[in-house]
Amino acid sequence: MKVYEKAPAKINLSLDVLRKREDGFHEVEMIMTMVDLADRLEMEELPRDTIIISSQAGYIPLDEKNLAFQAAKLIKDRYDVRKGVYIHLDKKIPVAAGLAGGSSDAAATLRGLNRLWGLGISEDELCTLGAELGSDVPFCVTGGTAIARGRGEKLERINNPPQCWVILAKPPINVSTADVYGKLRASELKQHPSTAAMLSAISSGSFPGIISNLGNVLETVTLQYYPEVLQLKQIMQRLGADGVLMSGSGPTVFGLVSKEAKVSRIYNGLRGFCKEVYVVRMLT
Ligand SMILES: C[C@@](CO)(OP(=O)(O)O)[C@H](O)COP(=O)(O)OP(=O)(O)OC[C@H]1O[C@@H](n2ccc(N)nc2=O)[C@H](O)[C@@H]1O
Ligand SMILES: Nc1ncnc2c1ncn2[C@@H]1O[C@H](COP(=O)(O)OP(=O)(O)O)[C@@H](O)[C@H]1O
Repeated sequence: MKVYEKAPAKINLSLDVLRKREDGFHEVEMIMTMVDLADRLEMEELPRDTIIISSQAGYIPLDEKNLAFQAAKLIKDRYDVRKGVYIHLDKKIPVAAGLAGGSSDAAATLRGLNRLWGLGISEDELCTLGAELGSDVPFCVTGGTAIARGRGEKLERINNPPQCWVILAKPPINVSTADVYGKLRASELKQHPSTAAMLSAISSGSFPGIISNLGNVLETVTLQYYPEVLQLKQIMQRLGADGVLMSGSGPTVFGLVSKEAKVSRIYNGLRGFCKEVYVVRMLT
């Protein structure tokens, strides 16, 4: 038997860090939503008690470092499943990009194996398992739009934002999330995005309200260490995106655009500077 799952990318419409915690993680307040750029996973039961990962992408680990492998191992161990699984990852989401590609693969693996093996695990329990794999995994289990607190695992579902175009551009650099949080001086931040104002813009369906409240405190680190990300933001702004922000710890920059007529101009303009550009919609 086989099951299939889609693993969409996320963007952070706002990302605030409240403080550094004693456990080394940071207390965050983020508003996250999914976009329709997705990896696809195929999972097939194997009679032998083993986990095998394959992918068309040559640039991700296929062993126990792969987050899908870790998710499969976690669910097998916790629910004492003595069967194996072959997981094929059709990667479409750029890696180490601030789009949670690996986290979304892990979440899709948890959802898929729950179905494949008929385990009957609740969504809440899948989120709890997911939190053991990474801070963004619980959100990727539920999807939709949510405010995430704690280290990212405490979720409150909110309405989806009004539909718009999302243009993603990833410069050819790899940014480590741990490195960005490590360089952040949370207590010295001068400006914080208003999570409350973003929530209210989303709940009233105000696109201009969303645009004026886009904010991400991790830009203070990534833009300083990688000036090409700042340059990409400026180019996207000049090309006419309504609002532009870095997603997560970067380096992907996203532009929100309400009018379809503007999209191809921005896409073509960006392609002159950056090979990896995607035009997608929010998942509603
Ligand atoms: C920044 C965000 C925003 O959505 O996304 P990405 O840029 O990775 O996509 C997340 O907070 C990333 O979540 P995730 O990528 O799951 O992080 P984890 O694997 O749990 O942690 C990686 C490292 O980041 C740091 N970390 C992570 C989350 C957090 N709230 N505080 C932290 O300080 C820790 O040093 C940790 O060792
Ligand atoms: N299934 C996977 N897909 C992508 N990256 C993975 C996967 N499993 C492990 N990784 C590793 O996780 C790291 C972060 O990848 P990713 O989740 O794409 O980053 P981000 O959260 O910044 O979007 C990379 O170093 C990558 O090698």
